[in-house]
Amino acid sequence: MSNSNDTHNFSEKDGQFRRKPSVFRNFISSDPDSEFPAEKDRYALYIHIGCPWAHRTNIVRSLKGLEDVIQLISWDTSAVHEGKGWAMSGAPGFEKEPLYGFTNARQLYEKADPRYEGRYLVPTLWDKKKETIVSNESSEIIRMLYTEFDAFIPQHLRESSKGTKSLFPAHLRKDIEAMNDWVYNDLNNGVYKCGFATSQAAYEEHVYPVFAALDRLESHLSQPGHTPYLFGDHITEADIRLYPTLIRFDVAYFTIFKCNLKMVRYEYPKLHEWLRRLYWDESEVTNGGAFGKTVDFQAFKNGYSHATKSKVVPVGPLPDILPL
Ligand SMILES: N[C@@H](CCC(=O)N[C@@H](CS)C(=O)NCC(=O)O)C(=O)O
Repeated sequence: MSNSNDTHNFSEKDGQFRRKPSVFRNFISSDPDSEFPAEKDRYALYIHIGCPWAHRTNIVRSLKGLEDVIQLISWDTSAVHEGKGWAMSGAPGFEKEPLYGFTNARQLYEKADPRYEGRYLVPTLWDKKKETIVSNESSEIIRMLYTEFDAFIPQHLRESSKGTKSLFPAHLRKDIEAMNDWVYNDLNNGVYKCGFATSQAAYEEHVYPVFAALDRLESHLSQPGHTPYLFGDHITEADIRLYPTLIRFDVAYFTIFKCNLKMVRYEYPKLHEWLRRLYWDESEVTNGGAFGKTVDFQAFKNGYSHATKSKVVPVGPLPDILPL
């Protein structure tokens, strides 16, 4: 990825998209003496509803019942993302960013570090007390949210009281980490390597691994102990990390990112069922719908069309998701 903030200059000279590591990598801790202690009303989570990395963090915020503990700030999906990053367009509800009146993400990053030169990414976890960015790395933000805020949520939602049913149980850690690794490379980020490729060779190099990963997940779900969720009868971090990619697959990655060898809805029956179960659930399993209510299909279609410089937004497939 170019280091400049030219919105659409995602790929390098050889046509390849290479994601750069996130820069802000601090941790919130339940220890009150730590640099960033967990506190109610202290932190804000900036997201863009179209972004799958931000989506993970938004799911965990809802799943753990942190809505009253961590403020959510969404950049405007109708605003044009240009050199200054995600923005507020001035449309009703999106006049200005609520903490400082900022109109773009660059202002926020420069408040944290006036010399910052990277991209202005979401998710951004902001400390309102120290007025700086704690972290802009989703894989680490989700862990902070589900492990460090137990003191502020009801007993039944606490990670520490869930034992083997926690999101990252000790006996499954190695398996979840192993899956995270290939799912990230070939699927979560793999679709971007296809969609942002600017050479035929780069695109073809990455499109087959996307489907190899989907095939592998489909067969994983057929094995004993891997149903209804990826690691059995309760949701784990692996489900949370896969879902934002799968819920965008047919409506955005298939159409706009040219990941079009197969569709989830027609060719992956087990993954399709897994996906719909999470999307449609409004029970206490998802704390009342953490997966479904964090989705905006139209924002996915618009956002990825814009990111690939297309002014025309595909209307299908319709419906966006099939009933369970
Ligand atoms: N490694 C980061 C990736 C975040 C990321 O790439 N976010 C994209 C949105 S999907 C972004 O904010 N892009 C803005 C830009 O590149 O200017 C994470 O997982 O948190």
